Amino acid sequence: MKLDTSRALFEEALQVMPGGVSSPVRAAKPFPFYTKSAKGCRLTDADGNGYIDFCMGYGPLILGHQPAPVKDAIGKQLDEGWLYGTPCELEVRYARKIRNYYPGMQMMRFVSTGGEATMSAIRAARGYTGRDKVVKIEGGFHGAHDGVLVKAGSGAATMGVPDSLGVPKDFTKHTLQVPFNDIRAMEAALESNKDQVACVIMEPVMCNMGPILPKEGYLRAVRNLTKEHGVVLIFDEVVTGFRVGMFGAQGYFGVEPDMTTLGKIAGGGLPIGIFGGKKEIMEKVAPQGGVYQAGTFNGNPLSLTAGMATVDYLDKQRAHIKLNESGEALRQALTELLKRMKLDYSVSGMASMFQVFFGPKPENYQQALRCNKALYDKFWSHMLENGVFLPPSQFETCFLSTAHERGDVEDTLRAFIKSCGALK
Ligand SMILES: Cc1ncc(COP(=O)(O)O)c(C=O)c1O
Ligand SMILES: NCC(=O)CCC(=O)O
Repeated sequence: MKLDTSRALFEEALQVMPGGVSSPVRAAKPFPFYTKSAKGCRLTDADGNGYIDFCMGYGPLILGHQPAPVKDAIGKQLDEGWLYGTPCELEVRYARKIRNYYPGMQMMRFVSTGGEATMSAIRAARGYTGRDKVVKIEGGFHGAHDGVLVKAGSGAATMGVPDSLGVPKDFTKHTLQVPFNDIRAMEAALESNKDQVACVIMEPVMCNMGPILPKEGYLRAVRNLTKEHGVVLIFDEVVTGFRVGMFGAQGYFGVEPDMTTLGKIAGGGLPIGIFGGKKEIMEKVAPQGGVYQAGTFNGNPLSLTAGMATVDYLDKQRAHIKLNESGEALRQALTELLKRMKLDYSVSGMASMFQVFFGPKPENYQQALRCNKALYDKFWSHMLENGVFLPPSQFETCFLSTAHERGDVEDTLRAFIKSCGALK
């Protein structure tokens, strides 16, 4: 595969950007390919190579690249302007729509990224409870802000950076960690910090250690415990919102948190974050209350338009039914193949999310870390050579979109057989 242009661009990038990239997870080894264009489920790089994409912008592109309904809506909005600095009707309409799917988000605010949404949700929970401590899950990733960069998943786990430099210890001393799927540990954390914990923040399905599913009854038990302790439960559904279904993981598992954060799909591929929850908590947010939150790009009309067009399309087409069936079929096919090839493996995921682990299917961060990451990296490189782009890290999630057709999945399985064959 010819990659001369990408290699040259990377060398140039190294001079002007740390690690040559805009975000650490993109720093594929030995160098990333540079995308020139994207359409449907395919990326074309600067040297003209094509790839079937399972990164899908790290999750937002559930309808693929450039889906017509979203492109049309963005085009119309461009004619109306793309930044007002004043309220606009779109915000009201979209907030009401979101509340239909996530009724626990009685009030909400639109921000620019998922990270901003989780940062603001934690601040609101602290402001509401008057408490400082935050419980997060080991390996959970909630964006790149100070208080949550402790044993974070995603790129932080890939690069072996459990805690970031530049974050004063004082900033994280209020952040407690518990393993996923361990209700005893959660109970112990809340008991031993009685009346001090403002919130538990968690991905209801962990998506930044690969996808890791909650055990039966775990989310319900966390819900009950947090209620007992007067602790605000925040579900970070930046990935799972509108991904596992219209109602997110909270709808799927039937557990309603006090606060929810959304992002990714909710912006239809343009930057967005949304945090919301119970009225009495959200009423603490400025200007109604004393929890300050602000942003030039909050409620950006283009992002709202793209998000709304995506959500409307998903709902009207009942798109999750077929998409989730394709996800199930793909996971089964991968599992069968790995079994036949006698590789020590597992395939984790749900709905349209999946990841391959070279080791037993993990239930938490420590178990995910024990899987054979070196083998995964080799597998990843072979997949790329065979024309399939997976996110370049064991600790990310692969996403199917409605643009992945049967033939694309068949091509992917062929690439998979070749790539796994090359590992032996
Ligand atoms: C669960 C979760 N929360 C929050 C974030 C942060 O979102 P953003 O990258 O838009 O800041 C991410 C993104 O990677 C995520 O996976
Ligand atoms: N799961 C982590 C991300 O989605 C981050 C994407 C990026 O920084 O490019």
